[in-house]
Amino acid sequence: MADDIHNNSKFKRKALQVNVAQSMISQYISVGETEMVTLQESHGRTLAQEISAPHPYPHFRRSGMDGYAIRSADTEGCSNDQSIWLQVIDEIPCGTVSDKTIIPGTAARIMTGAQVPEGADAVVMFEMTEIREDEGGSVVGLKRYIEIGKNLTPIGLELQAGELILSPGITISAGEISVLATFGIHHVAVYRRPRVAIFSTGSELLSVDEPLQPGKIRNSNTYMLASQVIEAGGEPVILDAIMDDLSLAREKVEEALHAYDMVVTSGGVSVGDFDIMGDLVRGDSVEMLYNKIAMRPGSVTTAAVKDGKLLFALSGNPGACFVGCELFVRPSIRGMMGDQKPYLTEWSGILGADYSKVNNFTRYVRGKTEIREGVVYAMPSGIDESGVMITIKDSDCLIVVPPGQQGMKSGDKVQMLMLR
Ligand SMILES: Nc1nc2c(c(=O)[nH]1)N[C@H]1C(S)=C(S)[C@@H](COP(=O)(O)OP(=O)(O)OC[C@H]3O[C@@H](n4cnc5c(N)ncnc54)[C@H](O)[C@@H]3O)O[C@H]1N2
Ligand code: MOO
Ligand SMILES: [Mg+2]
Repeated sequence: MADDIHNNSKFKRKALQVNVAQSMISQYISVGETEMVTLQESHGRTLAQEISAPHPYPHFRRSGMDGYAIRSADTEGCSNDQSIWLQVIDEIPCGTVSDKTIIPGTAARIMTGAQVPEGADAVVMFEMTEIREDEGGSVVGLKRYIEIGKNLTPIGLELQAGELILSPGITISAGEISVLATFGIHHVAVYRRPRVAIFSTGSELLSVDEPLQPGKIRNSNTYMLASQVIEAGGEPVILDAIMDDLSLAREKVEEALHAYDMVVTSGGVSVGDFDIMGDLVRGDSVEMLYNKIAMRPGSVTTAAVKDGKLLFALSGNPGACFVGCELFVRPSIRGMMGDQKPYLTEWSGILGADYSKVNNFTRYVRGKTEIREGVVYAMPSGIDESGVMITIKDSDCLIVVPPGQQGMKSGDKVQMLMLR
């Protein structure tokens, strides 16, 4: 009997390497729909259009200082002992265009950001000038040679008309918003946030507002996952947790796959008697992609597909659930929004303390980075068992500990997947 049970397909799982599983998933990812949002709403969204400069920037010759617009040639040969005096023929505040032309012997008072008048080829700042009134008006005195182009920003210094500035797939933040505003792009096409249904499975789960009961715990994974989905750019849809009941789970998964872009569950993917999500993906309601990954925590991370939509059945253990979401759910969300680099950024650095735990699988150890004299160190964040929740909050990276017979030593070079 025991042998029969242990020959059961749920125990025979083929462990895929993380990158193999990730590329398998990527075949089911296609960029989603786009929507128009206002410039103000676009922060944090993923751009879905190409932005080229509709005009050069700046689009007029701009003064970089408060001072006088002059002709450089007029200042040739002047010195401390030999001032030159120029007739001031106009005053140009920002936003106005002078109708005067600067001819030899003349200058215009000009403010920072104003259009430099015709004929002028340089601006001299107030501090380098002296002013005198004579019967014809003001004259400005200079004691130094001012080269052509001084304090004058030429047309198109930053961008020429037609230049490609932003490509689809980038995340919009302050710098990109500044570009969009500059070019008058007040509505912008972004990828719609994928709507990700999340529900936990487990007869031990209480909702967060319920008092504790013996043997039961509050459902933290649902909220943790929702937060991870937001960080990835998706829109979480929290569904009620369910008991460990296979037919209920099947019904719920089907409904959620139909209504949302992706479904993420937590719990019930191992080999326990009530691990219903494991049974579900092996059944014929969905097509299982994998149910074991050569990693820890999260070795039982499972994925399936139905009608082109992905179901991620993550481990119930909070640490494993967290890692499974970062390595598989996050890149799927990012990929649906056209991100060309959807995976966590990899850094290399130095391990800051010994790490002795060994495994046949790659370990993703919760860690905190520190910069010491310009070098990145990664410190393991205390206990990182897959069932431990508390150190997730103390981590800004996952330290990648390759499989092997001995652990790693303080001072060893390590790779880190950055969480923030
Ligand atoms: N005989 C074996 N037992 C286990 C194995 C194994 O290979 N052979 N693998 C272990 C590993 S590794 C992991 S990881 C877990 C995976 O368990 P499940 O994904 O089946 O998750 P559950 O059994 O439902 O729960 C595990 C643990 O997590 C708690 N949990 C569940 N849901 C939530 C939630 N929403 N919020 C907070 N905590 C949750 C649950 O109460 C359990 O304590 O299996 C090992 N066993
Ligand atoms: O699958 Mo468990 O999370 O490896 O530790
Ligand atoms: Mg279980």
